[in-house]
Amino acid sequence: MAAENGEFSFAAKGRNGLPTIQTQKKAEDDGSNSLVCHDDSARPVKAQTLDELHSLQKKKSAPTTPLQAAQGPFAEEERNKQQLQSISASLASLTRGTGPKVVKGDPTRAETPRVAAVSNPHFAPSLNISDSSLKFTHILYNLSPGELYEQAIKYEKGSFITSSGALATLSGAKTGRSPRDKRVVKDETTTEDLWWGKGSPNIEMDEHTFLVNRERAVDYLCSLEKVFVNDQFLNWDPEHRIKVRIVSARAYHSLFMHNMCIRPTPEELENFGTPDFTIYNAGQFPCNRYTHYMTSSTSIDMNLSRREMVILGTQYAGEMKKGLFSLMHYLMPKRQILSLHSGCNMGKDGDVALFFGLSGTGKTTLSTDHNRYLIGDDEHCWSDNGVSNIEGGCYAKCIDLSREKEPDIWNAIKFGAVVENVVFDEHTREVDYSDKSVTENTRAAYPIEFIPNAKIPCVGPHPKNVILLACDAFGVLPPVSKLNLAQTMYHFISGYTALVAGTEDGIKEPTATFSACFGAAFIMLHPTKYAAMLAEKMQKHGATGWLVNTGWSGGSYGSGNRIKLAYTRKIIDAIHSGALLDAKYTKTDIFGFEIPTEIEGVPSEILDPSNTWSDKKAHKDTLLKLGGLFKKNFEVFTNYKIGTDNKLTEQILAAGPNF
Ligand SMILES: Nc1ncnc2c1ncn2[C@@H]1O[C@H](COP(=O)(O)OP(=O)(O)OP(=O)(O)O)[C@@H](O)[C@H]1O
Ligand SMILES: O=C([O-])CC(=O)C(=O)O
Ligand SMILES: [Ca+2]
Ligand SMILES: [Mn+2]
Repeated sequence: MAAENGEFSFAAKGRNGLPTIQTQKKAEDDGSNSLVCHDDSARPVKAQTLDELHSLQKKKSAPTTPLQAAQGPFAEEERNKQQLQSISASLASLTRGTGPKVVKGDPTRAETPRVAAVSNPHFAPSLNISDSSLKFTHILYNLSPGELYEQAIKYEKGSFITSSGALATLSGAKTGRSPRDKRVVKDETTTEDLWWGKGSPNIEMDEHTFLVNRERAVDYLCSLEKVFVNDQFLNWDPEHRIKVRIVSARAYHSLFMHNMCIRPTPEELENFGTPDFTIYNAGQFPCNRYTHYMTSSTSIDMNLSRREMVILGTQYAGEMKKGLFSLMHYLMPKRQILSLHSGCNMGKDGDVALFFGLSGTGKTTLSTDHNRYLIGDDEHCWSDNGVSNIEGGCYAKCIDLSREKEPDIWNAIKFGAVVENVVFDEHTREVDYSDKSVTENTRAAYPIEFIPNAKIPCVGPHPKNVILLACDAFGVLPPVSKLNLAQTMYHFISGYTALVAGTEDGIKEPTATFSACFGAAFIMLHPTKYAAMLAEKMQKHGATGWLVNTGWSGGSYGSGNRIKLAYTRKIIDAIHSGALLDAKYTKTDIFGFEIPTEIEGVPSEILDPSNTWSDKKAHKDTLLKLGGLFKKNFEVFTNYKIGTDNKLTEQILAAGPNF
């Protein structure tokens, strides 16, 4: 039976039908007409043992920066030692005065040289040595995607390779950020600088509590057999590049940050030195609720003076991404650079567009445009040099992702990409992007080079168009409105979108969200500070503002429909090409928007929402309702001056809905 079964039959058979076994090669046998069948295409391997065979498979990475003769023969060893000392110092307990003993490489491979712990010069050597100071912590330093896949699959439950080659993973109990658990240390520097109090995302904590949580995270990390360390960069503008170190316990986290931050070249890594900012991600471990300020088991703590961030009690990787974004919202304005929660792309002629919008409004979808160069999908800086992406990757929503509508994102989900919380076929490993069993917030993180027309380096000239995206589930905002500067600022400060809360629970009523600067969760200074900078830059560089509704048309959620992505893309095309600037406009009631009467490829009747609602009274009521929500939200800003321009401040206050 075995011989008839393809799986078990031998490839070559002798005359009697049985497989022949070649025992010895005859000297005169040239193999050409031998009856003894043998495979002459492959030479036997050079190895004598299996271990030897396996050792042939991998070769040492080529040295990257040529070591200068002056540095001597031990230069590489010395550099390695310095790197490990720097990591040991990062992981040092602040009470015991020493960093852990660290060793580079996987604990299952024992070939690496050991490096003793660094000691803090301010501490006298203590006789009270604890067990923790006797153990080694293995450091998996800037591993490659392949190595991280292997770590994830071996050691992290829920890690699988999907049919497209991406690494599927679970983020655990949290599948989104926890803004209510984000805390910022209030000390001498930050008391004055930051935005505190009502409406601010910065919930205070004191330095001592931060240190308690830091110690908890560091002790947890050092108690592990191994931790991942990523040394990477933020900001493609070389003048304002920030060096970050991320210490984490999961290969998922390391691969996520490998994709999302800027990846140093081997040479840049060798000269990395001391990081400007360090994240301690001990997300699997909860915070201690007996600790002052802790209101749940999750705490995401930012200490700007120490240049550190601690994560306890959440494994959602977006906390690291957005934590660093908060950092940039603090550091960049200090250098007169505006940080923006926006996507950004550039046309063939160098025309740059920014896409602002809250989560799910279309920044990633619309900035990823096959006809334009992608500069970035989520976080940017606008300086006197132009725009630069803060990140080295994209983080796309995957729910209902389709190859037809979003081909570039679809194709980017390949080997190296991380897909979070998606559901896939247990056998074919094909992802079902419509499945919300784990969460609706399914995501893919991939390096920006996975988008074929990414602009590398991710920088561009000053923006020509500033597009504000709102997903208006009330269905009353026009698909596109041209804004004057005051209106642009009014809507930038308002940061409106309306999502449909709890779709699973059958809740039909849209909920309006106002989030200043289209990203109140990440800003550190008062919104008017960023607004003033944006106004100044838009004025100086002559950028035009637009408001694009990527949400409902023909009625609110429940009766109308979401505007077709294909139409939104046509609208965006007309903005980019300049065609929309020259269109004919009419002015709307209440909000006073300028709306075009015609756009190529878009049915004209949808351009004015009052046409698309069959119930005219319902339309008017809903419009007034939304206008009222805008007015109420803006009340907190009426006492603030925006920049030094009194006239602009007055114009902004008058640029909202009028009734
Ligand atoms: N008309 C439309 N315009 C834009 N996006 C649409 C439209 N209709 C449906 N969508 C869907 O809405 C979602 C927009 O999400 P996207 O990932 O672009 O959000 P985002 O603004 O980048 O949010 P985040 O900051 O959370 O990453 C996508 O899933 C997209 O397919
Ligand atoms: O941060 C996240 O989890 C996703 C994101 O981009 C946002 O919410 O703006
Ligand atoms: Ca996005
Ligand atoms: Mn975002």
